[in-house]
Amino acid sequence: MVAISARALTKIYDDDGGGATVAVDGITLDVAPGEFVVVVGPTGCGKSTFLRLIAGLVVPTSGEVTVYKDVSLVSPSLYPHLSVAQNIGFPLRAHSWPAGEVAARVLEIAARVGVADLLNRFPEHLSGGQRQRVSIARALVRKPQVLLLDEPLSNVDAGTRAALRGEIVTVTRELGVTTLYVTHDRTEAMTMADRVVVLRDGAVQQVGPPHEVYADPDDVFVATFLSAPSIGLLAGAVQVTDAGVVVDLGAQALTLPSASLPASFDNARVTVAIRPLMLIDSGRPMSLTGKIHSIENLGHELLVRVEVGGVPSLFGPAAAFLSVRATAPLAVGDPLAVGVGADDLLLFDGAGRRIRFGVPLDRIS
Ligand SMILES: Nc1ncnc2c1ncn2[C@@H]1O[C@H](COP(=O)(O)OP(=O)(O)OP(=O)(O)O)[C@@H](O)[C@H]1O
Repeated sequence: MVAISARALTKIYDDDGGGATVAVDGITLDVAPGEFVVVVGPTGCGKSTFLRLIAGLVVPTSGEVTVYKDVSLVSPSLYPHLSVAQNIGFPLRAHSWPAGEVAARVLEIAARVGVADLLNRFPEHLSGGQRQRVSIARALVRKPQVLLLDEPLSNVDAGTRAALRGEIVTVTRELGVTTLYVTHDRTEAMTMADRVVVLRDGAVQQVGPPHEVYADPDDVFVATFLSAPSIGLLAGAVQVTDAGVVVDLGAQALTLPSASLPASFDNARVTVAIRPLMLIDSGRPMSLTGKIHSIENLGHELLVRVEVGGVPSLFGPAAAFLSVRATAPLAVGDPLAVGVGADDLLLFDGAGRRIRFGVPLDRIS
């Protein structure tokens, strides 16, 4: 039983100049009833087109969509001449619901999304966050089976965004609505999704529970996109020795004593990704040395970028940085040794695909 099913769904737009843009490139995805799925990816990767295909607003070039019949797309534009109550009740009045039932349902939904005290206001007197709540209430008032949201939090301030992230998940769960939510924001993907779908150039890169995808990315794009602060990327060469896997970074090397890779990887050119780390961890078996390039003081901690030299990876910025979180006072220009555990380190081949190396679980630091 699925609520939303996409099969090899493709949308190609013809450009004015006679070329074509593949906005959605063969997406196959099933969404289970009641599931909250977040489609995430950078700007232009086809998120909105995919959502509009599911909503039936865009006709696919090829492939198929099947979806529960009762679908509601959250539209951010409220009717300016209608009060909040009239805006929320609009879909019910359009279906000729009796006035008394409209009023009762509007009250119920308004209370659930936290706008019950705003019912007599007009949209021009609402904040961005309040407008979003009202538009979500309007989309939920008919208790649809499927709710579709396209970047609903892009125009609200950071505090409201954090609150609404949780509230949207809670209300959709309480109502049992299957939800497809598109965003470019990795925090929304990580915190809201039952499953996340990472899109790139119209195609699915990886699907799964967000923390599984974060922990075990299939490629360098997914690892980079889901990481904040940014993941450090360096070019390296692998040596497979009896003592373990040595990753030569040019100026320095890391040895993963208990890691194993097939001998065919010996001398392989790789991209080494190093997750953002805690700073002082003497328990970590390896370390990289570098120089502090910049420090952001977040109040409770410092976010430190350490330039580690070596060769930057083709997949990353022009200089190789590690992001480190620290609490002790530090100064730009200071040398710093950064502890690295085997589970902080990911390897990718020349095409950006993950190379998984075996590390016995009890040896992971
Ligand atoms: N109506 C259209 N005609 C032609 N090209 C289009 C049309 N709509 C979208 N595109 C193109 O299709 C690609 C995907 O666009 P889409 O809006 O789906 O991406 P997105 O991931 O939602 O981007 P954003 O995060 O910036 O909203 C882009 O290259 C875009 O320029």
